[in-house]
Amino acid sequence: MIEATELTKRYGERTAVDRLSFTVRPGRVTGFLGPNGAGKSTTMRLILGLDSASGGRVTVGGKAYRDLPVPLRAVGSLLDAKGVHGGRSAYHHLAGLAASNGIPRRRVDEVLDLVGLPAATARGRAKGFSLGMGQRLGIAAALIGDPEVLILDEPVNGLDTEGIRWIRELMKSLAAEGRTVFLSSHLMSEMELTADHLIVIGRGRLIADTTMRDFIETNSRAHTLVRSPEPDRLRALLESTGAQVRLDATGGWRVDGPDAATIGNLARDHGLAIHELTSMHSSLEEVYTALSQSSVEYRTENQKEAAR
Ligand SMILES: Nc1ncnc2c1ncn2[C@@H]1O[C@H](COP(=O)(O)OP(=O)(O)OP(=O)(O)O)[C@@H](O)[C@H]1O
Repeated sequence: MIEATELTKRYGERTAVDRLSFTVRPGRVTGFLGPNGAGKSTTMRLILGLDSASGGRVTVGGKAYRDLPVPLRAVGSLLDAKGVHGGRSAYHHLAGLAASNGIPRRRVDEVLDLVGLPAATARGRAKGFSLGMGQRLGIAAALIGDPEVLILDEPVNGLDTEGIRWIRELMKSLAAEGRTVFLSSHLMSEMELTADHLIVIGRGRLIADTTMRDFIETNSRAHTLVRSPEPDRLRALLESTGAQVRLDATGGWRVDGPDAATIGNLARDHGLAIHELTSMHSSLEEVYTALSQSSVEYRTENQKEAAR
């Protein structure tokens, strides 16, 4: 469990993290979202004791990071996949981490196996690693102490489809084992598939702390996907009722306004065949983009207001 209470970080005049309070619970994957510069990396660094807070506190398993007896056994992290010395082999990098944290060397083979890095590759210099291999090595390092808590900043950055799917399944299985998994990503479609819970911040402040489902349902505009063999007639009919009709990415009509039952009844009353009628929610990406835009517009308005 990670608990932040009124956590604040100022860099000179700039407040990167602003009285942020949240709890990241075990047994589920928690996604950390926010636009560029919102304070995600700073928050993660504060959790990991890499930076000191200007105010408030944050604990991992009830303790400040610096008070953890063997930090790697409590919390594993991946902040920068290129943080490995290129001249060392993956194996030696991991063996060094294990030795300095009192972790038996056999754990190195276990984590290499877990992340799918073959022994021969692991003995080679990390400098020759592809981005995907570097990412796997970073995750192996995060897992070496078999920690209860995992913190990963953009773990899928630059990975191919197979690598992304692998990370998704790994995160889910670690959470299913009862661990606390906290990760940031700019890839919304991936976040929607991976995370059960979301913490959303903007300009260092908490915007939402809720389940994925609730975040999407609360902020999405419900709409209906409808398909007919007579698409133009259907469109005209819908528009005559005041509905907003747009072409969906799949070639059907995306209708805002009337619900599925109303559309179905309308089509029946006009003898129009319907081949699909589906109630839809927005995707995380749509919801998040709309929310970010409205907060940008809100900010711009406020700034104009303040300038007057
Ligand atoms: N060491 C630092 N010194 C001064 N300002 C900093 C420092 N680190 C971060 N900041 C500022 O704090 C704010 C938050 O940055 P942070 O990197 O935490 O955001 P982020 O949400 O991780 O962004 P991104 O999605 O781009 O990685 C930014 O305005 C940034 O410029």
